[in-house]
Formats: sequence, C-alpha cells, structure tokens
Amino acid sequence: MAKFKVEEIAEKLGITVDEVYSKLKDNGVEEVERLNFLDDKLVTLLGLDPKKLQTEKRQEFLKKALERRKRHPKPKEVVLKEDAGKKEKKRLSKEELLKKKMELEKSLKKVDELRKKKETEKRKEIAEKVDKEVVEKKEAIKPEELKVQAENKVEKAEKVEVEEKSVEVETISKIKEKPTQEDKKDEKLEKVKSEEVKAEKIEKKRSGRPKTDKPRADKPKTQRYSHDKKGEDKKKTDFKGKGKDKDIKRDEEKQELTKELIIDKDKETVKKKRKDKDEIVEVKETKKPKAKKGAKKVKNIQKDILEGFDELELEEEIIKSESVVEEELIEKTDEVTEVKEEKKEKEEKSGPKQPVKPSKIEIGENVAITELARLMGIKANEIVKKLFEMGVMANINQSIDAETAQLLGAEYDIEVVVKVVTEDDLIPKYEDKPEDLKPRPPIVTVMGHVDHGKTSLLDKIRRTKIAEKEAGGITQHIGAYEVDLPQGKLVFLDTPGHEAFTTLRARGAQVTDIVILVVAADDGVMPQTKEAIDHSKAAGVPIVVAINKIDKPNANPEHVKSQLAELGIIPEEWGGSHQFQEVSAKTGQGIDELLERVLLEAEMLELKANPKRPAECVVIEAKLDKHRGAVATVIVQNGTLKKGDVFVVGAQYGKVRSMFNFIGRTVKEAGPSIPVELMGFSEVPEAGEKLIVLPNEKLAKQIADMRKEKKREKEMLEKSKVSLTDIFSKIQEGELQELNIIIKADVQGSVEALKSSLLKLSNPEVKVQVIHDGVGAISESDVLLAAASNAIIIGFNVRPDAKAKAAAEREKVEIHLYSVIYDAIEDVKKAIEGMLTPETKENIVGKVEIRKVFNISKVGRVAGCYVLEGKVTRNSNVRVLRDNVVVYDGKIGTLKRFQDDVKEVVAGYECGLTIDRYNDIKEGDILEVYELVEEKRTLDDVNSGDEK
Ligand SMILES: Nc1nc2c(ncn2[C@@H]2O[C@H](COP(=O)(O)OP(=O)(O)OP(=O)(O)O)[C@@H](O)[C@H]2O)c(=O)[nH]1
Repeated sequence: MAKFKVEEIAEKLGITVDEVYSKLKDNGVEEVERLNFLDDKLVTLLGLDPKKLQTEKRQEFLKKALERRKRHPKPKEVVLKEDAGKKEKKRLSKEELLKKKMELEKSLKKVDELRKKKETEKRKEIAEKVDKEVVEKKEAIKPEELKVQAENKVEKAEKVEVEEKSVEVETISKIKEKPTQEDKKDEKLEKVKSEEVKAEKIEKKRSGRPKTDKPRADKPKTQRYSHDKKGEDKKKTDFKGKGKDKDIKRDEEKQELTKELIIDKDKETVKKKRKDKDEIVEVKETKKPKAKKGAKKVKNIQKDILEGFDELELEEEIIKSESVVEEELIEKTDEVTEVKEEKKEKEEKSGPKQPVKPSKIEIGENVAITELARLMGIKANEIVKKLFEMGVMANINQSIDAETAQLLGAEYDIEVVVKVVTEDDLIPKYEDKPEDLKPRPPIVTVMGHVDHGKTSLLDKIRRTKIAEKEAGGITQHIGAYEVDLPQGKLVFLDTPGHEAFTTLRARGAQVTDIVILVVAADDGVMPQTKEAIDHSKAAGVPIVVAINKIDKPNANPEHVKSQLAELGIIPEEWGGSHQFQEVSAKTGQGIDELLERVLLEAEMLELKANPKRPAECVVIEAKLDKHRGAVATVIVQNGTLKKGDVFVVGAQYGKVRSMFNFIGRTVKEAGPSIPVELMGFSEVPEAGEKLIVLPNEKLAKQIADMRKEKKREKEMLEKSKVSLTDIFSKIQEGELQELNIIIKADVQGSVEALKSSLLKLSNPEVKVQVIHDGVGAISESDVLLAAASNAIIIGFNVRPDAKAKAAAEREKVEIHLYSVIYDAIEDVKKAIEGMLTPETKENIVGKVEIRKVFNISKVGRVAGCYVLEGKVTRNSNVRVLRDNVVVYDGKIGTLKRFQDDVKEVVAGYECGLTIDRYNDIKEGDILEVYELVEEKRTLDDVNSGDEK
C-alpha cells in the first residue's frame, strides 16, 4: 500500500496540514496528528485517488530526473596531457600505467646493458686502432724506426691490455675459450703468416666507412647517437622501437671486434717475440707504404682515438637521454597519480561514486535523500527505490523524516542515530563585550487600582512631554511611547494595568524595568493595588509610587503611605527603599519629579544593552491592519533592529519591510529599549513573543519550522504548568524548590487562615510561597499571574469568572476549589509529600460470549464460552451484560480449557468458566473482563473531585 506525506496531500488539496488533520477527524479518524504519512484509505477519505496520485508523483519524479540529467550531463573523461607536441589526448588506465612502468624498467635495463656493451666496444676499438697503427707504421717506416715504434706501440697495447685485461677476459672467454699461454704462442706463430692478410681484412672491414677526414659523426655508428639536440630527440623516440635491432647489431659487431682484437693481440705478442728473436726481417718483406700516407694514417688514428673518447662522451649523453626518458616516464606516472588524486579529492567533495557503507550514521529530524545517500554510501536512486518498496513515495530532491530514515537504515543494516538539533544550536550566540554595552532607557509600566488615574497619568505625560515637542502631536498611537527629559529618555508601555505587564510575563517576556504604582490619595490601597504590588514583586520589578489626585481636597497621602508600608512598600523617608511622589494627573503637579524619580531608579538598575549586535525584541501588541496586514509593536531589548533584517517570531519568520516610531514616522533602525511598529509578518504575532534577528532567511525558516513542529507536539501533549499531582515528582527531580500559590477566598478571614496554614507546609525541600491573595472571584489577572509565576490557584468558596476560566484553560493553570479549608491544606500537604491517592481506573481486557451453560454438581453452573476479543484471565474482574445491561459485577472463579485449569484464554478459543458467587448466567450473555489500574489524579479529576 502506498503512503503519502501529509504535507503533500495538504498541498494537493490546497489546504494546510492542520486542515487535513481536521478533515480526517471529521471523517472519524482518531489521533490523526500522529500520522506523518497517509495510506490509500485515508487519502481516499480526503477525496483523492491514491492511484492517480501515485502516477502523478512518478511522472513528476521522472520529469525532474530528466531535467536534472539535462542540467548535469555525463561528466567529461579525465584527460591526461601527453607531450605538448603531440596534442593527443590520452587517458591512462591502471593497466596502461603498469605497462608504462614495466617499459620504464625495461628501458633502464637496456641502458645498463648498453652501457656495458659500449664500454667493451670502446676499449676494443682503441686497442684495435693501436694495433692498426703498428701495422701501418710497420709498412711506412724503416725497420729500425718500425722496431722502435712497434716497441712503443706494443708497450702501449700491452698497457691497454693490462688495463683492460680484467674486463676483456670475461668477455672473451664467453665468445672464445681462452687457450693456455703456450698453446696460444704456437697458434699465433702459425697465424703470423697470414697476419698481413688479416690486417688487410680488418682494413677492408674498416673501409666499410670511407677512410676520409670526414667527421665520425657521418659514420653510421655515431650517426645514431649524434651529439646534437636533434639527434638526442631522435634517440628518445628511436630508442624504444629500434632498441632491439640495435642490440642485435651491436652484439654482432661486438663479437666480430672481439675476434679481431684477439687476433691482433696475439699478433702483437708474436711480434714482440719476433723482435726478441731478431725475426723482424720477415716483417720487412711486407709492402712499404709511403711515409706521407703513413703519417696521415697516424693522424687519422689519433683522430679516431679522440673520437673514441668523444663517443664515450656521447655514450654518457645516451645514458643521460635514457635518464630523460626515464624521468619523463616517472613524470607521466606522477602526472597520472596527481590527476588521480585530484579526482579522488573531487570525489571526496562531491561524494564518492561507490563509497563505503557505514554501520552507523547520524541525521537530524529530517534528512534530504541525497544527503542520506551520501551518508549511507548508497546511490540515491536506490534509496528512492527502496522507499517506494516501503510504501514511501519520495523523489531524490525530497527529504524524509528521521523515523523513515531509521526504517530505511534497518533495511541496509545501518544504524541511523537521530541527533536532534535544537533552536539553541541554530541561533547564533553573541558575547556582548563590556565596552559595547551602552546605557539604555528604562521601560516603564503604570499599574494601580481601577479609577486611580493610570490612563490620566499616562495621557498627561504623553501630552505634556511629547505633544509639545512634536509638531502636529501624536498622529499614530502605538503601544508604547518615548519621553525625552533633560536627564534622559524614558519609554512607557502605553497600556495601563496588569494586562500588558502580566500577559507579557505569562508568555515568558519580562519587558518592564520599573513599575509606577498609582494610588489615589483620596481612596488609598485597594485590592488591585495589592495585586499590582504582588505582580511587581513576583517579577522582581522595582516600584515607584505615584500618590495621585493630590489636588483633591480629601487627598490623604500619608494614609496611603502607611497602608503601603504595611504591604512592604516603605517610603525612603521612612527608612524604606521605595520612592514616593505625590502627583496630580489633572493638574500635572509633581509629574516631572515623578519622572525624575523613575530615571533615578533606572540609574540604580544600570540598564545596559549592546546596540552593535543583531536585535532581540519583544512583541508588546499586534493586530491585523485592514490596509497594512499584520503589524506589531515591538520593543528592542538588545541590539539594533534595522530595515531589511530577517527575523523569527513565534513559529513564523519574516523580514522588516518598514518600521515606524511611536509618532508614526518611518525609521530605518531602532536601538535598545526603543518601541517601533513593524511590518513584514506573514501572520499576526502574539504579544509577549520574542522577535530575534537572524543572519539569513534559510536559518529563520528552519527555526520557524522547528517551532511549528514543537508547537504541534506541545498542543498534543497539553501539559499543565504545575499540578498538584506532579508536585512531588517535581520536588524529587529537583525541579521544584518553591511552590507558588495564589489564594482567593470569599472573606479576608478565610484568606488569612488558608495562607498561614499553607505557609506552614514549607519544609527543607520545598518552600510554599503565597505570591498573591485576595478576596473575591478568581480573575483573569490571577490566572495570568499564576501562569507567569508557575503557581497554582486555590479558591475558597469562590469561583473563577468566565475570562479566568478561559485563561486557565489557555495557560494551563490549575485552579483548585474548596469549601473546607482542611481539605485544601490536606491536598497541598499530600501533594508535597507525594501522597496524593491515585485513582483507580478500569481497563477492559476481553469480551467473552457464553454459548452454553452446564449444571455440574458440587461446582454449580459452568459457562461454556468463546473468547470474542482480548483475553479472559483467572481471578480477573468480570461484568455480566445481558442485552447491554449490566446484570452482575464480580470476579471469574475457575477457568478451564477442556479438563485443565488455565491462567488465561485468548481470543478465538473456547473455554469453560465459573463466576464467583454468581450462578444466574444464561446463554448469549456477554462477559466483559476488566482489570483495575491505579492512575494518578489528573488536573480534571482534582478539579472536579475536590470541589467539595
Ligand atoms: N481630580 C483628579 N482627578 C483625576 C486625577 N487623575 C484621574 N482623575 C480622574 O479619575 C477618573 C479615573 O481616571 P482614569 O485615568 O480613567 O483612571 P484609570 O486608573 O485609568 O481607570 P481604569 O482605566 O478604569 O483602570 C477620571 O474621571 C479622571 O478624570 C487627578 O489627578 N485629579
């Protein structure tokens, strides 16, 4: 069965998720809020065709996939740059790289072999030339000279022989087995006769190249290893391909030359012997070459020798060039490695092609499929496929919730750990440096009893202190205004009374810095005066007393002072800590002094804020304007609010579109304590909500979404703030050290009696505090105070009014009503001690139908039953229903399956049973099996049950 996300369905229907839930509820579906996905049945209930939806989703998915493919075509192959000249693109595979490496090793081997060969060749050649010189000289010079020269040459040759013997011996022995010295002598003597012929032979061989003065560079041998750059390049390219042929050729040459060398050397030895035996005459008989020609030949030989050395140098070049080839190959290998590493890095950044599958991953409350794929090391397409199999329709660009991700993880054997990111983790933290903290104006609230002149005082201040300054007066009225005095600025919350103060506090926002308590000099302290004091005390806000209406003839400020002193508000002149000012809102008398006193109080508070940081504000009032949409008055508590700032407030986010100050003028920014009216909300925010400026819209949206989700969860949980039932557990958990109580009673006597008794319940672990008490019905203000102070309300012979009831429900405040003081005290005592008796509740565990009744002697009437639902347990409670009317309530006696006693029989099985002390059972009776469960008393139980 396919499943659809609630959000998708809402989108499809063009309604909100909450509307989807309420639609489902209307259709009789329970606990819909728990559903994140809706199955075919529910989707059909909402009037949609699941099959059609699925097809549409698939088509959409395919369409997106195609678009994506178009946007991201197949990535280009990684190309390796070859020689710059070739400009040929080549992509090296691992095999090719290995091949290259092997070639390189082979080349190095060849270079080694070549070097050895060359060394041998050169040595042989030099020896040969020396020999040749001897022969030629022998032909060209006189026998005496020849003798001397021959001797020199022989010595030379011998020297070479001695020097090279060790090298040659090895080479020679390989080619030809070396005869003993004596054998050699004989053999050589025999060969002496043909030495001239052989000399000619050698000459002939040499004459393969023209015997000219042309440089050896022209000669085929050196041509290959020409010293010029071109030659080097050629070598680089020729070497690989022709190396083998060259080797063979060189081997042949080497063999031939070695043979010649042996012969020549033998000849030398023979010559020496002959010289010793004066047999040199035979030599004289050979042709007599011209002396000039001989000299030229010597020159040539010298040249050849020099060239021989040149060739040695060339050889070095060859080796060098081989090294170049080697280096190039190494370079290429490095290049390939680099390219591979780059590729790897890229892959690491963009996600590997085939990553390793982990055993555990961490995700947030929601995770994008692509991200999940990366974390799991599984292709995103595969995940989409798997989700589809699981009945979750999601495309690659969508996100799934943590629960689905965990289920998916289980499919792949990957533990998916959900790390819940809280708002605190997301909201950037700012540390205010001491030097950035600047004094800010105090925010003042005026409170007092009805008709004591709060509004008059506020008006007077506004009119006298603002209107006179601002031409045209106040054109627009917002919930707060600023007053500039020579001593400093003051900000007044323009809503007199407790509403603003307590409502804001009940929502967790403490805005007020100072309270002006207005007490009419002709009326004195009244219940709301007392209430205002309690509110202020609970909030820890200092009070400045304004004794109003002193213009009235019956004004008695001294009486007011003494009354207030009784409530702990003692004037400074009496040694207390409170400032008192006599004023007249009517005449304006004492108003300046009052404001000065307020500023003095503010100075003592050292109110400071950092105007440099992003703003944090509190909504003090909000409304839906016909023309401007949602507007709200906010007070900046810290930082500076600027036009264009992105913010989150409650569960919505927005952007400051425009700002107006308290006289309706557009402003671009507002610093600490400044009230402004804002536009840029998507819905009307609630008073008391905090407005926080964030670095970007994405974050603001994320936080707003989180809050929405939290709000939904909270609504589902419906937790009360503090209840009698959980006081004990809260004390145990260390959450509760103070139990705040508000007492309301019909008469002052009862208030006092209750108060003193309850205060006596304080113990080392928990302190009972009566934060407010009074005579009269429980008001909305009481409830708001309770909400703000996490208090419970105890009413004695009084009831909450309609507004208070609504507020209590909204704010989740517990109200306990009593008509016996003792009960109230006992309940609070038991709550503190954790002794509140739990309530017993009934839990139906099974339904059994009696199908046959048997009369068994000594046992009585036995019911032959069939368990329809749940189970039936021995000794459990049972109710006998006949035509849906309870005819008996008792306990199960015996319970059998066939002949055996059993503890329980579950649905779908037959059993036999008796009911304790009840025989009047009949066929067709339904037995309702139930158990009694003890449950702690809930708020409702306490409220309804304790109303004695
Ligand atoms: N003589 C005199 N009358 C005053 C003074 N201040 C207020 N009044 C009068 O007292 C009455 C009540 O004043 P409000 O300002 O409405 O009193 P409040 O406390 O705002 O009353 P609520 O809004 O009902 O709580 C009005 O008729 C005022 O004219 C004063 O200083 N002197």
